[in-house]
Amino acid sequence: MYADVILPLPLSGLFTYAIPAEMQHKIGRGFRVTVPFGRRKYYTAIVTKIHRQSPENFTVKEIQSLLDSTPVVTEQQLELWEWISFYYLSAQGDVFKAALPSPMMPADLQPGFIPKSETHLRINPTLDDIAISASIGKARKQQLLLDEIMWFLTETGRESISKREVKELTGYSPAVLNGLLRKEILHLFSVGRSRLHPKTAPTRTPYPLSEEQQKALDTIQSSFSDKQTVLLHGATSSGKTEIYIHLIHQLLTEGKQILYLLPEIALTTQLTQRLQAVFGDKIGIYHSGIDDQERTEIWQKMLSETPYEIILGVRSSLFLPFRRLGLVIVDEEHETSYKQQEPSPRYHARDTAIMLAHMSGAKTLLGSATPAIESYYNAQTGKYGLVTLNKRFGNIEAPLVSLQNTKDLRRRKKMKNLLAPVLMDEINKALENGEQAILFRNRRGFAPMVECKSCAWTPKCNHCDVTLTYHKKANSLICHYCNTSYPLPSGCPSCHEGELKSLGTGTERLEEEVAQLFPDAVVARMDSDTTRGKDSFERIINDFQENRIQILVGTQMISKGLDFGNVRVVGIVATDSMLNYPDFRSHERGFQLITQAAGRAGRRDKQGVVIIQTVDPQQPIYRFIIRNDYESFYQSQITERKLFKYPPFTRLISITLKHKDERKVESGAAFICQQLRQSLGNRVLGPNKPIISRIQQQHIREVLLKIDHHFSPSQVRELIKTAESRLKGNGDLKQILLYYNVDWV
Ligand SMILES: Nc1ncnc2c1ncn2[C@@H]1O[C@H](COP(=O)(O)OP(=O)(O)OP(=O)(O)O)[C@@H](O)[C@H]1O
Ligand SMILES: [Zn+2]
Repeated sequence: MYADVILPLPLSGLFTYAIPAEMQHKIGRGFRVTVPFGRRKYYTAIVTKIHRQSPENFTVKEIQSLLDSTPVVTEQQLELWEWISFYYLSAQGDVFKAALPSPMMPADLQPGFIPKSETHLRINPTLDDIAISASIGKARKQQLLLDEIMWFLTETGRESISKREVKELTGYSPAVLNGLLRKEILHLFSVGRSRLHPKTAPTRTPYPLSEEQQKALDTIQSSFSDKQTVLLHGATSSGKTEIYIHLIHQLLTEGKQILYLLPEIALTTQLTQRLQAVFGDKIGIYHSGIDDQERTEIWQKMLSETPYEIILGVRSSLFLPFRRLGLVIVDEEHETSYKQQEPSPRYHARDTAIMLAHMSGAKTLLGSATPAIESYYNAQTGKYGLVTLNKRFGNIEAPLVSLQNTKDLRRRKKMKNLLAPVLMDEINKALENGEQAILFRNRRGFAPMVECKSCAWTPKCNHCDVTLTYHKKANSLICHYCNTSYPLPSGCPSCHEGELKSLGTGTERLEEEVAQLFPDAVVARMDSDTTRGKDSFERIINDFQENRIQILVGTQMISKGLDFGNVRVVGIVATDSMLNYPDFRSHERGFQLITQAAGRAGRRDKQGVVIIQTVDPQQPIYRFIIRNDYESFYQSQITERKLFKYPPFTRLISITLKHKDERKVESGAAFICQQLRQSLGNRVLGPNKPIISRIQQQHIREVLLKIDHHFSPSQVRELIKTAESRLKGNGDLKQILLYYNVDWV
C-alpha cells in the first residue's frame, strides 16, 4: 500500500511513499508521518490518500515512522487546504506550513513538541515515620522543613509539592533540601503541565442591548435564514461588539463553536478582556504572538473532547480544527491586513473564512463601520445580507470632524510646530478636563528622509531601491523594506562638505515634539517599533485605558477597533501622501483609515472632536468623511471601479517576477505577458516596473491580470500554470522566481 503525502515545502503536488506492513492498519488521511526526502534525512508530512497504485518511473521510499494514533488534521481542514492551494495558486506544502504550528512538524533541523514539565517532590513511600526520624537524627533544620512539607500536603490534600512551592516555605534553604534528598527521604520526579491558561470564571452576563442593537441582532438572525453571509454595517462605537457577544451567547446554547477573527494582534488585548468577562475560559486566543508550543497545545485541545468553544484570533486561527463550527465573525472586515502578503499562501482571511464557514455549514458575520467596497457590493446585490446600525451607542453624536489647511497656515506663519493651532487648543482643553487625545501619523520612525544640505544626496538601501528612514532612538537609518540598519554618517559621504538634515515627520518625531509641547502630559507611542516585546501592546493599551497616558501617538495600529472611554480629541497629522498614492484603492483606504481613526473620539458621555491636517482640503473624499456619508462615498467608488474594470467587477491577479539580473527579469516578464495575451488579450497589463523595483538585491517586474467573469478560476489557473511551465522550460529564464497574488489588494 502507498500513501500520498503533503511535504512542508514550496513544491506543487503530492509525494508517494510505501507504507511498511506493520503500519498499514494504523494509518489514514490526516495522520502525520516522517518521510525521507532529498538531502535532508526526514520531514514531517501529512497523509492525504492511501492507495494501491504503485508509482511508475521511480523507486518509492518507505515511510519512516507514524506520529499519530488518530488524525491531527481533519477531513474538513484538508478540503480547506485544497481550496486555498487551488484558488490562491499556492503550493499545498505552503498551506500545510502556514496551517500547523511548527512543533507539530519536527524535522532534522526543527525540534518538535516539548511537553512542559515541572519538578515535584514527594515523600519516599517505602519509609515509615520511625525510619524517617532515624534518618533525620539531630538535623533540626531538616526536620522543620519536612514538617512544613507534610503540613502543606495535608492542607492541600496532594501527594506532592512542586519545587517552586517548596522554595516559598520558611524553612527552605538549598542545603537543607539537598540533605533530605541525599537521605532519600524526599524523591524528585517530573510532572507534565499545561501551558494553557488556567480556569477563569466569567464576571458578568452580556449587557442588555439597546433598542437599535436588538433590532440589528434580530435582523442578522433572520437574514441568516436565507443568507450564508451577512454584513453588519455599524457606525464606529455603535456597539457591534456587544451584538457579537449576544450572538455568541446564543450559539453556545446550541452547542456550536465560534471563530472570532480580528485583523491584527494589537486588537486582541482589549477584545480578550471584553470576551473573557462574559465567557471566561471558553475562549482560546490564537495568533503569532503566542508561543509555538502553546499553539500546539491549543491545536491538541481543539481535537480533544473538550475543545475551546470560542477562538479569538488573527488570520492564522482559521486553520485550527473546528468540529462544530456555527459562526465566524470577521470584525473590521475591510482591513487589508486580512490579506496575507508574504510568504505564500497569499490568502485573504475574510474570503477564506467565508469558504470555511460554507464547508462547515456555518454562517459568517462581517462587521465594519467602513465596509470594503467589494463586501458592500455583495450586500447591495443580495449575495450577502445587509444590516445597518447608524447611531452610536448611548445616542452620542458622531465626532465633529474639521479640516485644517496646513499649507495655508504655514504661508500665514501660523504653524509654529507640527500641530495646527486649533488642534493645539483642543488638546489643551481636553487635558484641562482630564481627557485624552490620540494623534495619528501613518509613518513610523523619526524622519522618512535624510538629505545633504549642500548637494541633496540622500542615503538609500544597498539592497533595495528605497530611501532610508531615520530612527533617532536607534540612531540609525533603516530600510523599511528589508529592515537593514545603517549607522548615520556624520557628514555627507558624497560631497564631504554638507551637513545632513532630516526631512518629514514620522511617529517618533511627532512623539518627541508633542512631549515638548505638552510638558505636563504623559505622551506615549504605539507603532511597530514600540510593540516588539511580548506584552508591549497590553502595557500601552492598559496604561492609556487607565489614564496613565494622556496623549497617544501612533500609526494605523491605533486607528481602529480600540475602545477607550476618555478620548476627546483625535488629530490626524498629514494624510496627503496616503491619498495621493497611485493605487485604485487609495481613496477607499484613506476613507476607512480616517473614519476609523476619527471613530476613536467621543465614545462615552459626549461628542468627540477630530481634526484632519492636510495640504489639499479640496479632495472630494473629505466631504464624505466630514458628513460621515459612507453611502455616497461607496457610490463614487463603485462607479469608478466599473468604469475602469476593477474589483468587484474583475478579479485581480498580480504576478511578480524576481531575479538578480535585471535583463533576465525583463525578458521573463515579457515572455509571460506574451504567453498570457494569447488567450487573455488586453486583460493582461504590463510588464510594469514597480515604484520600488529592487528589494534585497532582486530586480522586480510585475504583471497584472484583470479577469472578468468570462473566465472561471480554474480556467485562469490553467492558463497561468501553462505559461509558468513554458517559462521554466526556457533554459535562460528558468531561474526566475514567480509569485502569484490572487485577489491582490
Ligand atoms: N448594550 C450596551 N450596554 C452597555 N454598554 C454598551 C452597550 N453597547 C455598547 N456599549 C459600549 O459602547 C462602547 C462602544 O461599543 P463597541 O466597542 O461595541 O462599538 P463598535 O461598534 O464595536 O465600535 P468600533 O467599530 O469603533 O470598534 C463600548 O464601550 C461598549 O462597551
Ligand atoms: Zn533594504
